[in-house]
Amino acid sequence: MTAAAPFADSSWVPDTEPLTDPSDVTAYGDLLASLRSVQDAIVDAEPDRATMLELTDSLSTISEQLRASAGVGPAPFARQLGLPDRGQTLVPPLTIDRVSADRVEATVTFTEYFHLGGQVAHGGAVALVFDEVLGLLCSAGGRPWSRTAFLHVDYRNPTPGDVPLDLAVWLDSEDGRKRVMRGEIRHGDVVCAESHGLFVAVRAS
Ligand SMILES: CC(C)(COP(=O)(O)OP(=O)(O)OC[C@H]1O[C@@H](n2cnc3c(N)ncnc32)[C@H](O)[C@@H]1OP(=O)(O)O)[C@@H](O)C(=O)NCCC(=O)NCCSC(=O)Cc1ccccc1
Repeated sequence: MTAAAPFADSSWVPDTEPLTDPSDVTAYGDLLASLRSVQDAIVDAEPDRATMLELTDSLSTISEQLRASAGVGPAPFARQLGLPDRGQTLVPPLTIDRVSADRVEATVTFTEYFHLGGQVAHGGAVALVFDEVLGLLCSAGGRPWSRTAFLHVDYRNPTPGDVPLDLAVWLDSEDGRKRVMRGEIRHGDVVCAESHGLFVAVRAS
């Protein structure tokens, strides 16, 4: 297995990375990190009414700025493979540690935004992580682009929030266009969740 830069040579993304200037890429990564920070900060926030009104105004201004910048696409969101999390904020923060054509090992942290209440990850967020990484690996390594047909998750133990957890996903079997992928999330020796999914390569049109 090689170290990181996991999907840069894969074919699952239909377009090349929209941002090519390294300074733009860095700035976009910083923008998304700020957005994640806002998402996490609101979870425990108890602003008074005046602050809520002020924040609503500020966020409206930001939304308008972003909408005004929309072009004809493709936009960089979820297409910047060189950025952590491929430049998106839907899925909890992931760091790819090791990768081969058939296996990915990563670290995932369910930050505050992804908690159910208390410091436990929301079950849907756990499934989201599996779909993201199983889906990426399924369509990486020269394999044709695939879609999730089903995704099964076994929640073996509560998945703790705010701590780095070990995530491993691997190709289990292939049968024509069908691929079964498996994965698990561990906290030390404790298995938090296991998953398997059927991914079907998109028909050639
Ligand atoms: C493409 C397909 C899944 C399959 O349709 P077609 O191409 O017309 O294929 P067809 O129906 O002919 O079946 C072929 C074979 O497969 C079998 N089989 C199929 N389904 C099931 C099943 N449920 N359960 C069991 N088996 C099933 C079926 O029996 C047959 O088997 P056979 O050859 O007789 O032995 C279609 O239903 C679809 O588009 N669904 C929506 C997918 C979608 O929106 N997913 C979410 C977004 S993607 C994402 O998130 C991933 C991602 C994340 C991150 C980054 C990148 C990616």
